[in-house]
Amino acid sequence: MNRDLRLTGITVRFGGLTAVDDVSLVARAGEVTGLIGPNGAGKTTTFNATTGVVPITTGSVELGGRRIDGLSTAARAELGLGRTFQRMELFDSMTVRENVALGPEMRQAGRSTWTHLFAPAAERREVRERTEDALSVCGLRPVADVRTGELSTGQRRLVELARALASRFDLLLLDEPSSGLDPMETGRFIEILQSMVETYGTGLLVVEHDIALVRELCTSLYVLDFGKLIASGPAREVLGSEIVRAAYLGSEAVEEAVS
Ligand SMILES: Nc1ncnc2c1ncn2[C@@H]1O[C@H](COP(=O)(O)OP(=O)(O)OP(=O)(O)O)[C@@H](O)[C@H]1O
Repeated sequence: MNRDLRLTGITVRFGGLTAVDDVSLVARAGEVTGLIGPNGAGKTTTFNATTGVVPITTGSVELGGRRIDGLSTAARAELGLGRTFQRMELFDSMTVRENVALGPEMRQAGRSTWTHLFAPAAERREVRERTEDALSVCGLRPVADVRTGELSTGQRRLVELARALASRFDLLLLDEPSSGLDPMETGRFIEILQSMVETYGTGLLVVEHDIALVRELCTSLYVLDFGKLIASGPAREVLGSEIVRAAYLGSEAVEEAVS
C-alpha cells in the first residue's frame, strides 16, 4: 500500500515574499528523508504547507496517493500525517503520561465529534496501550507521573517523540528533533527513530541542522536555499556534492560527516 508523502510543485507566498518556490519532494514510508538548508530557506514553511498551517499558492500535497491539500490540519492528522515542533508543544502542568496520551487522543479527535465522544472502550484501551508502549520505548516509564514542566530539555524531547510514536502516524514530520540534546540523548533519539521506521514502517521527513545526524539517519536528502530546491538524491551523494558544499554547508562540517 502506498503511504508516501508527495509534494508536487508547491509554492507558498507571504505577501511579496516567495518562501517556498515550486518545491517537489517525496518522503517514502519506511524511510527517513532529510530536508536541510540555511536559516530562512523555507524548511518550516514547507512543513507548515504540508500540514495545512499555511495555504499553498500552487501545487499539490498527497499522502498515500490521496490529495490532502484541501483538508484541515486535523483531517490530515487523522489520515496519518503527524508533526513535532522546533519549539516543543507540551503541556507543562500535565504529567508525562497525559502528554503522551494526547497524541492518540488527538488523532481520534480528527474524526467527527460524535465518533470521538462515543469512542468505544476498545479505542480507549488502544490509547492506553499505545501510550504505555511509547513510554517504554522512549525510556520514560520512571518519569511517567512527573509533571512535564519539571523535566530537562532532553527528556521533554523524548516526551514529544513518545507522543508522536503513540499516535502511530504513517508519516511524521520532525522539525529539528535533536535541538537542545546532548550527544548521549542524540544517540538514544536516533535509536528510537530507527526503531519507529523498522518496527512500524513509519516514514520520517526530518528538518535538521546536525549534519552528522542527517548522515546517519537519512536515506535521501533535499536541500533548500531561498525557497528553491538546489539538490536532492541519496543522502551521501547530496552531502558530497559541490553545490551543497558551496551554497550552504561549508566544506568542514560536510567533510567530517561524510568521511
Ligand atoms: N508567517 C510568515 N509571514 C511572513 N513571512 C514568513 C512567515 N513564515 C516564514 N516567513 C518567511 O519565510 C522565509 C522562510 O522561513 P522558514 O521559517 O520557512 O525558514 P527555515 O528554513 O525554516 O528557517 P530556520 O532554519 O531559521 O527555521 C523567511 O524569509 C521567513 O522570514
